[in-house]
Amino acid sequence: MTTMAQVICGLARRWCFGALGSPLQVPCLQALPLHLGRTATRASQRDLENAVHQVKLWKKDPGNEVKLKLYALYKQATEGPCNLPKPGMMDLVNKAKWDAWSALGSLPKETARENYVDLVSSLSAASEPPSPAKPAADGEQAGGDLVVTSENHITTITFNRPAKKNAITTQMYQDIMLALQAASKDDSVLTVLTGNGEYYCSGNDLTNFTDIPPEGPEEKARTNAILLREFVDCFIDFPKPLVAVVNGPAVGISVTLLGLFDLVYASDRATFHTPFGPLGLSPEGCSSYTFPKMMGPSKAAEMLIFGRKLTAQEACAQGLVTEVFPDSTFQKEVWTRLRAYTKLPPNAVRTSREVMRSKGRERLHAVNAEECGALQQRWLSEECTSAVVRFLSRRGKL
Ligand SMILES: CCCCC/C=C/CC(=O)SCCNC(=O)CCNC(=O)[C@H](O)C(C)(C)COP(=O)(O)OP(=O)(O)OC[C@H]1O[C@@H](n2cnc3c(N)ncnc32)[C@H](O)[C@@H]1OP(=O)(O)O
Repeated sequence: MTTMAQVICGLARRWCFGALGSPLQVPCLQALPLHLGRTATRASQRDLENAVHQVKLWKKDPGNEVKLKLYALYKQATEGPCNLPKPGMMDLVNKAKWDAWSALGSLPKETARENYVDLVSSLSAASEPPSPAKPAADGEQAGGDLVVTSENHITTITFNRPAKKNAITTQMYQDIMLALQAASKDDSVLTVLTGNGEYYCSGNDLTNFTDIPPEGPEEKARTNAILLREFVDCFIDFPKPLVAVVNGPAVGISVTLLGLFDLVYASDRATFHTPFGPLGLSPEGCSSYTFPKMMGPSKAAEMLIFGRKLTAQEACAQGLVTEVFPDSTFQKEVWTRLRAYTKLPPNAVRTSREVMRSKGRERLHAVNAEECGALQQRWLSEECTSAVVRFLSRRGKL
């Protein structure tokens, strides 16, 4: 099942043609461009397969409208006219796909195939040739939405989706867990999370919520809750000091997790926002426990229930941030300090941290489980669905 997240975010590497969709209107087929790369014969099944392969190699997101056209044409070319029952209103992905496919009416399979091949051919000709993969530098994993580097005994995990304000996709949750597992075993003394660009992180990618599997939204909520629980567990159990280098605004889960970090250094440009109320959500990342403990129940309520956004200075006053630096010198000052910390005897650092952490760990796991259970219900609520739809439609994603 291809996801709405893929449709919207253009996660090309995970594309397949089972389910591309978007509620955008499908332009009439006569408007499709003529083929460029093929002689004027009817497209064969082989041409179709080649075109499908070609699309998988595209590096650049062709946009929702094109992806929708491709999905509909492929289904028409391989299965004929759409005769599936119309999905319900809340099933955004399947409804979008259904609309697109149905709009092709009784278009013959051969014509759909030809139009698919023509469309891919014209778009491939217009796009740049794929660039060879950049070789990873020493100690660096290949770039992508998450970049992991290890240098001078510091492993750095960087959110790297600046165009999306570093929103965390489902894949990124998985990749962060893998990066943490690796960092727990490497020779680093510190593990740092930071963001590339203007934002630290805008929290959970809201299009994650629209990826509904065939089993329905309940299954989605269940698997999300499992993923979230595992993800937060990795932070609870992480054996080395965790440092957040908060280079800019932080939202949602990127804020709540900070309660599980050892050091939080923030630029004076950073803000800390947990808009769970407006999103119909409830807190995660153990913040329902760590925030009241750190800042007192009333300040925690202001943030976690009522969504008050804190400046870096306010977050520092509440104990969420360790220290605030002027943005102009932020990177230099913070990294100098972190490098100095790596010179400390590593076993002493680890032991001190362990004795500080071990007492609360069991409690944190219980809190995590409870928060994930509550969220599993919240994700299925009308309040949450409407909030996500509002966000996506405001940005022209629906
Ligand atoms: C396994 C599941 C686990 C779930 C765990 C749960 C976690 C809870 C949370 O994290 S709740 C918090 C969720 N985040 C948000 O609500 C933030 C949503 N984003 C915004 O409000 C704004 O985008 C902003 C304030 C971060 C930035 O606003 P600005 O106007 O400066 O920029 P744009 O809105 O134009 O954003 C630029 C592009 O980035 C996309 N984008 C930003 N944030 C997200 C996001 N969280 N999810 C998905 N996409 C996001 C935005 O759509 C723009 O994309 P576009 O250029 O293609 O339109």
